[in-house]
Formats: sequence, structure tokens, C-alpha cells
Amino acid sequence: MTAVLSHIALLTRLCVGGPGGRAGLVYFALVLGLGLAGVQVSVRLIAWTADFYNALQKLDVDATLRQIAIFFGLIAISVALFLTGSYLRKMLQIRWRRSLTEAALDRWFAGKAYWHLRDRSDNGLDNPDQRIAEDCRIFVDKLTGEAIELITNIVALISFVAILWSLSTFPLAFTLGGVAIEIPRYMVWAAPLYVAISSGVTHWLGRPLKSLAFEQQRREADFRFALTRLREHVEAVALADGEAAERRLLSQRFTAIAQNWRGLANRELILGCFTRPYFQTVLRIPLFLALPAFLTGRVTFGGLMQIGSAFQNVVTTLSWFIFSYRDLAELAASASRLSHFLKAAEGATSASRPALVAGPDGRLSLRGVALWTPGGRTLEPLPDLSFEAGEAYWIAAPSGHGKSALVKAIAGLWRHGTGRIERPDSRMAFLPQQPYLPLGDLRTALAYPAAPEDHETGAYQQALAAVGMSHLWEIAEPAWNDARRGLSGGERQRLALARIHLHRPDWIILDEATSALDPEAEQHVLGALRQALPGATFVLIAHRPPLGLGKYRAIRLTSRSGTEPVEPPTGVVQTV
Ligand SMILES: Nc1ncnc2c1ncn2[C@@H]1O[C@H](COP(=O)(O)OP(=O)(O)OP(=O)(O)O)[C@@H](O)[C@H]1O
Repeated sequence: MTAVLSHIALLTRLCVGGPGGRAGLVYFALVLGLGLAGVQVSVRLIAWTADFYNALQKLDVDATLRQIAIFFGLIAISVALFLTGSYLRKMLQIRWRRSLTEAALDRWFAGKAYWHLRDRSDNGLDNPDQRIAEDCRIFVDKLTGEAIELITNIVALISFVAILWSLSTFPLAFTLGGVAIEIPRYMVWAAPLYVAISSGVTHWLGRPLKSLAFEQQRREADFRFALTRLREHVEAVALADGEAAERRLLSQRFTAIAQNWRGLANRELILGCFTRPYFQTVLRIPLFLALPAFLTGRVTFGGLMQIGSAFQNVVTTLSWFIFSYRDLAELAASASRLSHFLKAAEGATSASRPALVAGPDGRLSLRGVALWTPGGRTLEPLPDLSFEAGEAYWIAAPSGHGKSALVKAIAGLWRHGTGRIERPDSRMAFLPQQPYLPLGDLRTALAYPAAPEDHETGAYQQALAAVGMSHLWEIAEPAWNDARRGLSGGERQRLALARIHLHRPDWIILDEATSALDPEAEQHVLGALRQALPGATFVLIAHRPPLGLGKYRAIRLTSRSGTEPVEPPTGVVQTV
């Protein structure tokens, strides 16, 4: 319970602290004010009940008609308060949701947490991206609803109990085992006792709902993720006739949803068996309890209805916990999921291992670096290596040796390892085998991650020409979306290399970034790149010797923790 409250407090601070969060507080105050005004209308309606039924009992037509007019006036005010309140609450929700989402996104991107948290096995965090979308929404939705209701209910309770106290002046007198017992103002005591017992039963019956709601969210997210993944890999699935396998996976994930849903439905049914009859009787019981006073002539008919109405309000207000149990369970579940996510994201930004430090002499050096997989399997040993600025290198090693892991370690992304990597204080560009083309037009794809307006039209055209892709320039926006999806692997790699022409980094680390090009194309694009950036350092990881790079040093990593000479193509390679 304390943990849930501290999660809620932490997340609420993030809601208030973000952009628009303080304006949200004004909305919160307004919504609360309207809620409290609504309580005053309810208090007035209790008094109206006595006036109306007393007028009825006296058969006073004028007074009855006046009370009917007052009733419609009160209802009109109540409706206006309710509608304005729910509109302002929606404005509040979007403000706080934005603040919370921005805070979650900040942590998600800081220190590349989105990368470090990609494996569930590594951190126990499922579908973190969906937490940003779904849990931020659920949390703010439930928080604003439940917090405002809690405060208005406390105020309402005080008002209604005060009314009930002033009305129920009569005691309940009975004898038990020969002892005469008299409970003064028993209607006031009966209300909380009734609700306390009912809340206890509700909590006992509904306790498993929190974990079931938590699990439901997770399974729904797993299902959505599998569908999104299929969309991303349609081509590979279609070529492999993978429909049956995909269908199987989706069916499995949906079965998991259905299983948990059944558990949720069963539990809600059990809870409903108690809360539903409770809900139905809560409005009648007060009348039955006050009947002895009416039947003995101590209260008028109007008084009986007024006491009934006041008791009803006390019980309904106290029962808020019972009726809101499911919402409170969802609030608690979303708060703990989000807090777990934020904590994991903050933890992911801790210093990377191997240690990345600034190199003293513009060189890139590896000292005593050893890497292992997230599961703890040690990768092939790495020798101490040193890369001089302005040179070109080709690194070769058997498949699975750990070349890509090494590139990620240099980029500061590989946290599983030890040793020290000295990096030059220069701009480094890393190109993976499968380049990422963001959504947007061709300029956006080429300028990524810079903004498209950062470069002149001529620069884009030159970059495209250097990689032999000038024809793409003619493709306008809607057609580009289709063209982007249809780009071959080699064309995507060329576009990624065109980005290097635009950004002109000092160090270029290519991890099989030309693997999809034919030898002629590779010779052309690498030759053009080296010519355009003569002072840059090239580190190229590939299974075959690079073409077009000019003079380079070759490093073959072996499983004996060392390098060995590579047979040089004549006149091009110096071995290390
Ligand atoms: N996220 C991960 N979780 C578990 N194992 C991983 C992960 N990433 C890489 N590995 C493992 O680490 C080893 C090295 O992978 P890496 O991609 O660095 O190899 P590589 O030398 O680049 O191979 P290739 O030449 O085939 O691209 C492989 O056995 C791979 O399965």
C-alpha cells in the first residue's frame, strides 16, 4: 500500500512538473470546485426532499408545484456543473498526460535506455514502449477521476453526516437478553458500520483484480506487438509462406489474452455478486432503518424521506471505495508498471561497461576489452587495438565472433563487458548492416537524425549522385512512401552512405554496411566516399576485403585472442 502511494506521488509530481502541468493544477482546482458545488446541490436536494414530501402529505398543490420548479432548477444547475466539470477534466487529463508522457520519453531516450531495455530477459520489463502510450493515459485518467472523487467525497461525507446527525435525533431502543439497550442517533452509526463491513468484504473479494488487470494489460500489449512485428516483416513472412506460423503465434497470444480475461471476468463476477446487490439495496435500506421512527410518529413523512435521502447520500459516498474498486485497482497497477518502467529507464543510463573515456591523442584504442552476451556467455577474446585518425581499417572475423558487439561497445551501447575504450573527441558515424529509414520524405531520410532543413537542396542532390541514386530525387512525397518500402537492401545501404556525405563525420564505422552491394557498386560508393572525406577515418567490418577504399590496414580477429596477417590484394593492403 505504501509502495503504491509512493508510486502515485512520484508520478503525480511528474504530471505537475512538466510543461502545462501547473496550468493543469488550475484545471484541477476548477474541477474540484465544480465537484464541491455539486455537493452543495445534493445537500440542497436533501432539504428539498423534506419540503416536497411534506407539501405532498398536506395535499398543498401550490407548494408542490413550487417544489417541482425548484427541483428542475436544481437539476439544471447540477447538470451544468457536471458537464463543465467533465469538459475541464478532459483538458486537465491531456495536459498531465502530456507532462507524464514527455517525462517517460525523456527517460526512454536519455542514455539510450530504449536500446538497453530492448530485451525483456535482461530487465524483466515487458513492452516498455506500450507503457509510454497506454499506462500514461490510464494513470492520468484514473488519477484525475479518483483523486477528485476522493476529495469531493470526503467533503460530501462531512456535509451529509452533519445533516444526518441533525435529523436522526431519535434513538433505537430494544432489549437484548433482558437488558434494555438504547442507541442514540443510531442512523448516523449505522451508515459507516454498514459501509465498513461492505468495504472489507469488497476488498477481500476483489484483491486479485489488481494483478489480473496488470496481466491483462501485458498480454494485450504482447498481442499488439506481434501484429506490429508482422507488419514490419511482411515481405520475409510472405516469401517464407509463414502465414501458418504467424497465425499460430497470434492465436497463442490471443489465447493468453482470453485465459486471463476469463480469470478477470470470474473475479468480477464474484465481486459483482456482492457489489451489485449492495448497489441495489443501498438506496432502500435507509428507509427501512428509519421506519420505526416514522411508525411511532416521531418524524413526518417528509422527515422520513429526508432522513432516508441523507442516509443514502452518506452510504453512497462512503461506498465510493466499493464502486471504484476496479478503477483503483487499475490506478495502482498502472502506477506500479510506470514506476517500474521509469526506474528501469533511469537505471539503464548508468555508466556503460566497458568504460568509455576520451582518448589522449585522437586515436581510438581498446585496452583489455572483453565482452559477453546479456545472458553471460563470453564472446571471443579481443586483442588490444589502436586506430589512428585519418587511416582506413578493415576488420574481418568469423561469423558470430563479436564484431557487431565490438562496434556497439565502441558506440557505448554494449553494457556487458569489461576493459577500457579510449575514443577520440571527434564526430563518429556508425552504420549498421540494415539502415533505418525514418518516416517522412526523402530529405528527412537523408538528413536523419538532423532536421531536413539543415541542408541545402544541392547537398542532397550531390549526396544522392555520389551513391548512384540521383533518380530518387524526382520521386515526390506520396510516391516516396511506396518507393521507400520497395527499396532493395543495396539501395537502402546506398542511402545510408549518402547520409555520410551530408554529415561529413570524422570517423566512419561501417558494420557490414556495404554487404548488399555488388563489387562494382561497392567500389564506386566507397571510392566516392573516401574521395569526398579524405581526412576521415574508416573502420570497415566485412567478411570480404573492401573495394574502392584505397589503402587500408587489415585486422583479422581470431579466436586465439589476437590478429593475424591477411593476404593483401596487390598494392592495396598493409597488414597489421
Ligand atoms: N542481444 C543479444 N542477446 C544475446 N546474444 C547476443 C545478443 N547480441 C549478440 N549476441 C550474440 O553475440 C555473439 C556475437 O554477435 P555479433 O553480432 O557481434 O557477431 P558478428 O561477429 O557481428 O557476426 P556476423 O559476422 O554474423 O554478423 C553472437 O553469438 C550473438 O548471437
